[in-house]
Amino acid sequence: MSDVLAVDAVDLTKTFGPLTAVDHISLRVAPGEVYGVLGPNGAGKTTLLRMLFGLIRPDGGTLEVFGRSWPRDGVRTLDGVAGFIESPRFYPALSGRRNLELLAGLDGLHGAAARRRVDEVLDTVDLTGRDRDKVRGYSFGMRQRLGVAAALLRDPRLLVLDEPANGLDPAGIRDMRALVKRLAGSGLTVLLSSHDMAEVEQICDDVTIMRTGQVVYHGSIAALREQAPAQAHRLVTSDDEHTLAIAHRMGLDARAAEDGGLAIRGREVQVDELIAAVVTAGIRIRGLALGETPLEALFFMLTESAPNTPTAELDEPATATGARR
Ligand SMILES: Nc1ncnc2c1ncn2[C@@H]1O[C@H](COP(=O)(O)OP(=O)(O)OP(=O)(O)O)[C@@H](O)[C@H]1O
Repeated sequence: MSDVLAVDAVDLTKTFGPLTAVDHISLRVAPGEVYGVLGPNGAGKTTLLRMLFGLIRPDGGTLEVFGRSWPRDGVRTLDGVAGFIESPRFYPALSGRRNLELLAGLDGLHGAAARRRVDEVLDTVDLTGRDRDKVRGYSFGMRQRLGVAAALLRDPRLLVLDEPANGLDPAGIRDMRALVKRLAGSGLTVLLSSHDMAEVEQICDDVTIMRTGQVVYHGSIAALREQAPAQAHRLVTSDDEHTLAIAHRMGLDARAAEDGGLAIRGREVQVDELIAAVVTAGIRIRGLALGETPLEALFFMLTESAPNTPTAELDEPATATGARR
């Protein structure tokens, strides 16, 4: 495996008039890695990927893809790179298979060789049974998977996916995540953007979390997990006031929730102890549910706090490159 980084962006900056959409972003994706760029709407994820694909030019910084850069190497920068920005587009009146054959033809693959490759990628994305149907009749999830198939036709070393599960129904999300995991498991380098912490947590090794163009976290998911607060719980009892007092006596992070009941953060064992104490005190449990996951809570803390608050101390640029495959 080559030592050259799949993506090496240093101080990448893009402005649109007075708006700095990408503000001195540095990120390094090692070969074999599954890297997430995570952030809420408007964070600058798509702008970053657009620069990678050469669709827009940075105003500052440098960007290398497998050691190549747009100013020096032009379109060859995309050798070994495939993927899509926002949603992939196809001829709706043609079948999924025909669309892929046309794309294969553009890459010089025709006849039996093209059919073989198209069969392979259709199989990879689980569209084999629907390949002769017109794309017009495909669900949004099937179109997204056809987009991945189109990218795979080129046998890329780096697959770039911009919010691949965005807009999909739960089954579509499940299928897309399973597909990305399968591809990642095959050793393909993947760079994907997402606004969903759970998605990135399930799929990625490393993550850059962005907020209004800036990095608020940069490092491994494992390190991020260590910094996350305890699991949130929602507890409703017959006497929340008394329960709150018990929780505080036990040293738990508990408060009255705005929409009723109590919001409690703690490890499972602590919450078990609280429930036992509450029941012993003659209070009845009306409901207990899990709230946002620890990583989701941290993501909201990082991306919703005011700029230049202590979130910056979570930034750890030195740890972002390690390939662990
Ligand atoms: N061509 C453009 N002209 C002007 N402003 C733009 C342009 N492209 C993006 N922006 C602005 O740059 C900021 C970042 O947008 P971008 O699409 O990169 O965010 P994102 O993280 O991908 O969000 P989303 O998930 O909503 O797509 C936004 O404020 C957006 O309005």
